[in-house]
Amino acid sequence: MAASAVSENSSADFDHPFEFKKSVQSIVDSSDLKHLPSKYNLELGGGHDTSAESCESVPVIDFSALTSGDPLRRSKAVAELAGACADWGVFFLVNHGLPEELVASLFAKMREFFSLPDDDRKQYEGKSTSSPIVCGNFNVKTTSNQTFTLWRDFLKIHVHPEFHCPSKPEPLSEIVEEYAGRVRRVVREMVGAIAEHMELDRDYVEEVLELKSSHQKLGASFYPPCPQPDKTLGLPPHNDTGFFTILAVRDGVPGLQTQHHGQWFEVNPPPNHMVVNVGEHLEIFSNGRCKSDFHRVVVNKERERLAIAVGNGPGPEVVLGPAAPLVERDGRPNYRSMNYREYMESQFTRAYNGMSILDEQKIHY
Ligand SMILES: O=C(O)CCC(=O)C(=O)O
Ligand SMILES: [Fe+2]
Repeated sequence: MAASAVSENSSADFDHPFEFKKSVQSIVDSSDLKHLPSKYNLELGGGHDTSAESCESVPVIDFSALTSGDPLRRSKAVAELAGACADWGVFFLVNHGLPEELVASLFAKMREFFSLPDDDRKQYEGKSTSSPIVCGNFNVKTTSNQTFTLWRDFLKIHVHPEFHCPSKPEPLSEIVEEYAGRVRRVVREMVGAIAEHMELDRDYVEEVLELKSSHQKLGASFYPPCPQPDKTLGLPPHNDTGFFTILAVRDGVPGLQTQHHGQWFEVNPPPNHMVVNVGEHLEIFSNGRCKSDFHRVVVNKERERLAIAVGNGPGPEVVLGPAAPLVERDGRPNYRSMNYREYMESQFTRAYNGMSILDEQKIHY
């Protein structure tokens, strides 16, 4: 981010990174906005470039091949999955088995959630980083210490091993629970396939990562149309936490971009394709064989965008570092270990300031 000026109240806002004064949607609804309100303006000191190339080369992985009884088809898919994780750190997943009707009803109810009056949602304003349900907006500090508010209304809920969800609108909670359970099964299969590719015993991996009680959180991001999209962001560049994030986007509305070899690319999933981002903890656990992708979201003038991301990590009590057999094979760990729960509790503010834990945890020899 190139902005360099410091806004007047930057430190006050940043002491309270989550806020829920007014949703972006209610601002859009209440007036015929021609200009971006200044608190969302990231350009105070210089502007930023959000151009990106189109995404033909983002890998596509066929989940049905990963679970196929045909050993040749399966081993080809495992190798392709490992290749996508090593190269792009992001890919499209097809034939994932997540039912279309379930995804459609998840989007319908989530869209309703973001239309509830602000007063109904303010009860979920983030009081602490460990709140199981957080809803509102997010203040971000740029590398040049400027604070601005993202053009995004969000809901973040922890859904496993403990399940939390707002009670309204019904039956959002039932739909989320069903969807999260199905996503866990997909992710477990992909973690198993990656483990196999790294010649790690699947049972060892399940056990050491405590996958039965894996931590899972759902983040829904709603980006209303923006009068001046070039002056703000939906989400600044970041890496996801955990192993894999499964991201569903409605109606092909663009916005997600990933960085690959220093260049930004659009990541626009075709219908029924999920986006999968490799998270920081898979990079660490694989001792660097898998790469977590750095990605961001830009907003647009015409169309609202709703994206639902489910992040999947190890069990909350796991001390996560590179897998011991890989360290032995490589002769050294390339990352330090961390307590996953402690990390999650400190993560909210850290993920959005341009720093990844990978920068901190990587060991430079
Ligand atoms: O809105 C999106 O497409 C991506 C959201 C995202 O990157 C996240 O929730 O971590
Ligand atoms: Fe993300």
